[in-house]
Amino acid sequence: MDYANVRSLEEAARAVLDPVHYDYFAGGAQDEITVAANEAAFARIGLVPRILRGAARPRLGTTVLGAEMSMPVMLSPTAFHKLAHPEAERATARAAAAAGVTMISAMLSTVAIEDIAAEARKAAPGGAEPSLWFQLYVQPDLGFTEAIVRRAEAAGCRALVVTVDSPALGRHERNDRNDFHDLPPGMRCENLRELPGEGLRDLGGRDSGHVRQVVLSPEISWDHIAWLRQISDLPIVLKGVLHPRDARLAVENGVDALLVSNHGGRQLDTTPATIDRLPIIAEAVQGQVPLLLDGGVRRGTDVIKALALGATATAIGRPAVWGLAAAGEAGVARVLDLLRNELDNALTLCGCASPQDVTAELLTTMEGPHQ
Ligand SMILES: Cc1cc2nc3c(=O)[nH]c(=O)nc-3n(C[C@H](O)[C@H](O)[C@H](O)COP(=O)(O)O)c2cc1C
Ligand SMILES: CCCCC(=O)C(=O)O
Repeated sequence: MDYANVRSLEEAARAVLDPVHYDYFAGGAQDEITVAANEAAFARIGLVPRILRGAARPRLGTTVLGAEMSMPVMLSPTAFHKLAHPEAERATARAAAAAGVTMISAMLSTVAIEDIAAEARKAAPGGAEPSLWFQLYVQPDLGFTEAIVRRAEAAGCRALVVTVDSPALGRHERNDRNDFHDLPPGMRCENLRELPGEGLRDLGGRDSGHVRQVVLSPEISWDHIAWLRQISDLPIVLKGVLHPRDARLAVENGVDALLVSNHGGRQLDTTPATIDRLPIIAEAVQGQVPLLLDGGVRRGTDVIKALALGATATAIGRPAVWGLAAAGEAGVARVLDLLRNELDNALTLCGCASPQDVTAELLTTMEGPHQ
């Protein structure tokens, strides 16, 4: 497979995807200002390498919340993989597990979490336990939410990633234009079927697992995080933190890690680029919890910039979907391979022996004059 970079996999994906589904994956909220900003902000940060440090070949591995990762790149949760490829999340899970990469499995996956976990186990090298985390949209029906948490726990997920930037769905004008609001026949959100409780918005009780049954509720609050803490021993990661006051509150509320994210520009448009928010969040939490970052990570150099500004690891959303659409499991594997090779190369060129070796001294702005 001769894809030279993530961009070429996006082009390949675009060529094979139904344009309506391509728009769903690629698009963002309203004017997509944030979608563009996430990538553009990385390009405005300059890297200044250190020389002659005799660092040898870098080691890329890192650990987050006890999870060993072969590199500081994880898979952010993305819904509806069956729209990209018939093997859907099964293929994604195999590629991630084979690469030693943590997959944050979306609550709105088109394969059930038990089946995703089984595929990951099959693919993990040498029978190692694959690293699988579960993304949750807390539903106002707590009985329903608890049931899905229990399923994730039983399937072997090792952390709950609670998405907190979605008190409502962002306004996706591409989806409106395309009249795309639910999965096509034959595809369902497999985790949402047949759970106890009033559960999802009622469609008349006939069938379940439709996207439009999911409740994104503005009533979700810190009380729900406290409740989750009580009902589960899994570490809790808050996904979608952008304000330093919320970062502080998260630490005070016993959250275990933060994922600095603007949902890839799909929720509130004109939120700034995540990489530009990272320093202020790092300042607020003072190393008390690990920070993760997603949004616009497309290159090994992007990963280095996030590490330098205080992230322990990064995560990718769309790139994995492009790989999946272009070539199934092999395509996701290729995306991870590309990022691994680029990160190895960039660390070496910066004179760093490991991700832990990366500090802010490597950074400047692309525009001069420099101090
Ligand atoms: C097609 C698509 C579906 C997504 N679905 C979810 C989801 O179900 N839950 C969630 O928390 N975030 C979801 N996200 C946001 C991602 O987890 C992540 O924050 C974002 O994609 C990162 O930006 P990137 O795509 O530039 O890498 C989705 C993003 C995309 C592109
Ligand atoms: C209710 C659909 C939410 C999926 C999602 O989070 C996204 O597409 O960004």
